[in-house]
Amino acid sequence: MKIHFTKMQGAGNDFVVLDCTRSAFHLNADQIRFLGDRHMGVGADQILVVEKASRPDTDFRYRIFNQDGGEVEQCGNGARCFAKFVFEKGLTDKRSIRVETMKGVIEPRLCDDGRVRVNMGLPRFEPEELPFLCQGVSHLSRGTDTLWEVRAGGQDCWVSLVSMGNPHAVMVVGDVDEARVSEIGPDLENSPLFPRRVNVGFLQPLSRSSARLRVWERGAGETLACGTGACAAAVAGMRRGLFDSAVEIQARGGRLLIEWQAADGEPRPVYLTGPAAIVFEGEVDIPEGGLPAKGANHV
Ligand SMILES: N[C@H](CCC[C@H](N)C(=O)O)C(=O)O
Repeated sequence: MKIHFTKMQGAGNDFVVLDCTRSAFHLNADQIRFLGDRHMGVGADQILVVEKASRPDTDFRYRIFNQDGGEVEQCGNGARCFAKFVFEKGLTDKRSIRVETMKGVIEPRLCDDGRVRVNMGLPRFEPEELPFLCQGVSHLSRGTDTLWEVRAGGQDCWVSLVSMGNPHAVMVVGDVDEARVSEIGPDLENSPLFPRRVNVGFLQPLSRSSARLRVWERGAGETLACGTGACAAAVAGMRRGLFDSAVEIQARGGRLLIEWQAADGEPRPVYLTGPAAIVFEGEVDIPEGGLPAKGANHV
């Protein structure tokens, strides 16, 4: 089955974007895995689906699938690429849109400098929001944050928990280049403490307004940037008293600006600003059966 796609990236987090505003989306998980596969298919961290709004108070609906084929709640770099796509393809004449996702409405706006600024909604911190099975897990307070002790990669890790609609566990490290991302990341992603798995952030504060970050993403592995991961890490750092209300997050693939004014304790949305670019357009013939199961004989 031949389909047209648009390849996009935001700070190096890359996507296959499918315009399903005129034809229904109907790919199964194995076909999505084919699109995301960097050897057998097109290659991307996530697959983004653009659909017509299903609610009168929104302009579009936005569905997100990880490279492993699972549908997820939110994607921040993808939200910027989604917005850039609909602006550039003339699917809207607005510069600010309201987009329905699996978990709430986000509001991307095209900035004069070509970046996109997104209201990513309210962060949530209760363990049940991720979910995280906190029964009997050691924890301590740090500022207005709670740190939880979890074992991963053969070591004890103290993590902050933040939901941006999707689940994040964030730990502070001395040097992201030295962080054991590929050992701790998958161990924590698949820990029984996180029934829906989790994204894992490794945060290195540099000042009260800047930090480096690496993220092992649920369903995709380490990516060059993670938008919701940047939101989660910045907000966790603010709650720990490490950052002021605006933080430049330096990911391996680019820089993201996170703003969150929550000093008065009132629930406030998180704003994510960063780049989004179309890389190329293409056609691809998706095999009926999609990508063979991992380990299956390809020949
Ligand atoms: N891997 C994430 C989805 C994509 C998030 C990331 N690409 C972003 O920019 O927020 C999850 O399973 O929750």
